[in-house]
Parts: sequence; structure tokens; C-alpha cells
Amino acid sequence: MPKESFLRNRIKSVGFALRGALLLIRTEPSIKIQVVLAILMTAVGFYFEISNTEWILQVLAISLVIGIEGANTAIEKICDFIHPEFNKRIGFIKDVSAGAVMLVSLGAIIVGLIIYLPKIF
Ligand SMILES: Nc1ncnc2c1ncn2[C@@H]1O[C@H](COP(=O)(O)OP(=O)(O)OP(=O)(O)O)[C@@H](O)[C@H]1O
Repeated sequence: MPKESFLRNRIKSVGFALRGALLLIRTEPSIKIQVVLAILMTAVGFYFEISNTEWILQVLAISLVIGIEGANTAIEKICDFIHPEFNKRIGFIKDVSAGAVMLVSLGAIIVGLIIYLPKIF
């Protein structure tokens, strides 16, 4: 059987990734909230006419939070699949994964404060 072309494989992978992103948005409440916040912050960015550098930082902060939240969801699903029962080590893995989301979220909040506080006050 002939090997599929490199380009065809890449296009397929993008399709799978898009399906994953849509699944996340449709099924995960935390991702839904973050997407709503991302849309809100984009509107706020237009309202305050933030600079190109500020847009870059805001887009990076938002995509980092949503991306890490997606990875956290995947880790939680793996944990639930391999060990649905209570287990101390599974609890540790889930806590660490949630902690990673909290750390990038804190960073994103600080970026937001640095951008918008001087514009508000
Ligand atoms: N199988 C388990 N064994 C031990 N502790 C668990 C287990 N499942 C969950 N926990 C504990 O409960 C916490 C929440 O886990 P859960 O899977 O409900 O994540 P969540 O943050 O509520 O998920 P979501 O992102 O869907 O809101 C974990 O961080 C962990 O401390």
C-alpha cells in the first residue's frame, strides 16, 4: 500500500487538532469561560486602542491560558481513564496539572493589570 504523502498527513493532523479544539470548547465548562473572557478582553483591547506590543502580550497570555487548560483537561481525562478510583498519586497529578493552569492564569492577570490599570487610572 503506498504511503500517504507528507502534505496529506499534515492536513489530516490539522483536522484532528481542529476537532480537538472544537471538542474542548463544546464540552469543557472551564474552556467555555476562558473563551468568553478572551472575547471580552479582545473587545476591551479595541475599546482602549492598545498598542501592537500590548496586543501581542494579550494574545500570548490568552492563548497560553487556554492552551494549558486544554492540556490540563487531557491529563484529567487520562487519569480518569487509567485509574477511575480514588488514588493519592492520581490526586497529586491532577493537583499539579491544575496548579499549572493557576500559575499561567496569574501571569495573564498580571499582564492584564499592567496593560489596563494605567489606562483606567
Ligand atoms: N481519582 C482521584 N484520586 C484522587 N484524587 C482525585 C481523583 N479525582 C479527583 N481528585 C481530586 O479532585 C480534584 C479535582 O479533580 P477533577 O477531576 O474533578 O478536576 P476539576 O478541576 O474539578 O475538573 P474540571 O476541569 O472538569 O472542572 C483533583 O485536583 C484531585 O485533588
